Amino acid sequence: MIDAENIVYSIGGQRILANVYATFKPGEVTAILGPNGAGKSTLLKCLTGALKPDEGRVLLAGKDLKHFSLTELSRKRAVLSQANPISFPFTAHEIVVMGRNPYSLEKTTASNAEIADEALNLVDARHLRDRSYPTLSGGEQQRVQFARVLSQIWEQEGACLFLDEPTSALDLRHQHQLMDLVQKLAAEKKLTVIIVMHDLNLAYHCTDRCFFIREGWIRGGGTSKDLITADTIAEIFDLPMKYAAMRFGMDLAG
Ligand SMILES: Nc1ncnc2c1ncn2[C@@H]1O[C@H](COP(=O)(O)OP(=O)(O)OP(=O)(O)O)[C@@H](O)[C@H]1O
Repeated sequence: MIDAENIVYSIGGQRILANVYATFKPGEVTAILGPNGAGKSTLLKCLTGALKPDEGRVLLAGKDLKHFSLTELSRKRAVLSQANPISFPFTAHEIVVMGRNPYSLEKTTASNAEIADEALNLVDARHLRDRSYPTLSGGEQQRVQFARVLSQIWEQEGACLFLDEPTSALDLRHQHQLMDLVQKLAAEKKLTVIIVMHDLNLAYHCTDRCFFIREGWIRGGGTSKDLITADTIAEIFDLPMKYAAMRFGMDLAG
């Protein structure tokens, strides 16, 4: 469970997040949606502890993030950022094993390597195991990075998974595979999953709840099926109604 309480965040005097309140529940996949530059990644970084809000606080399972040590945090939440540039020729498997760093003292190298292999399997990337990471395609790299964050919280029931545009480089089949996997893991391991995404159809069909963010304010928190409507899309994205209804299909047109 993650609670954002009255988060305020500014950059260079510009207010990016204004009095944001939001609750993200275990066992659920929640989307954060909104236009470019709205503050979605900034909010995600505040929720993970990567950015410290100017005001307000973030609670993880009821405890203020600032009271967790980095080691504790690394076992309770994993973060997939929008960009993960790596130029050193690590293999895909070595990248995924890096997710196991928080357990390097207590788990054997062999068991960490095995978990990394299982994570690669889950994301349909086992065949890339020994490839040099910088030579992989964008979508292949994205799947390997996803395997890395999965391996980080592999044995952690009730952990949090933060994903910033995890499907941006994926083809249609892998987009659905990733979202199916995320839903399954959220339900089975009671993960709190928070995903920044732009694909509203995917959000409609594959997330439980959503928040919309725009110009610093946030609203939502209800079910994605209730909230992602042509009316809302037209308003949040400044899109003429006919495009909102047309682009997102009959089931979103209401
Ligand atoms: N370090 C920074 N310095 C200056 N401005 C920044 C910085 N980081 C973010 N911003 C600005 O803050 C605003 C919010 O950025 P953020 O990355 O949170 O948007 P976003 O909703 O995730 O956008 P996108 O959908 O394009 O990824 C943007 O206008 C961005 O230019």
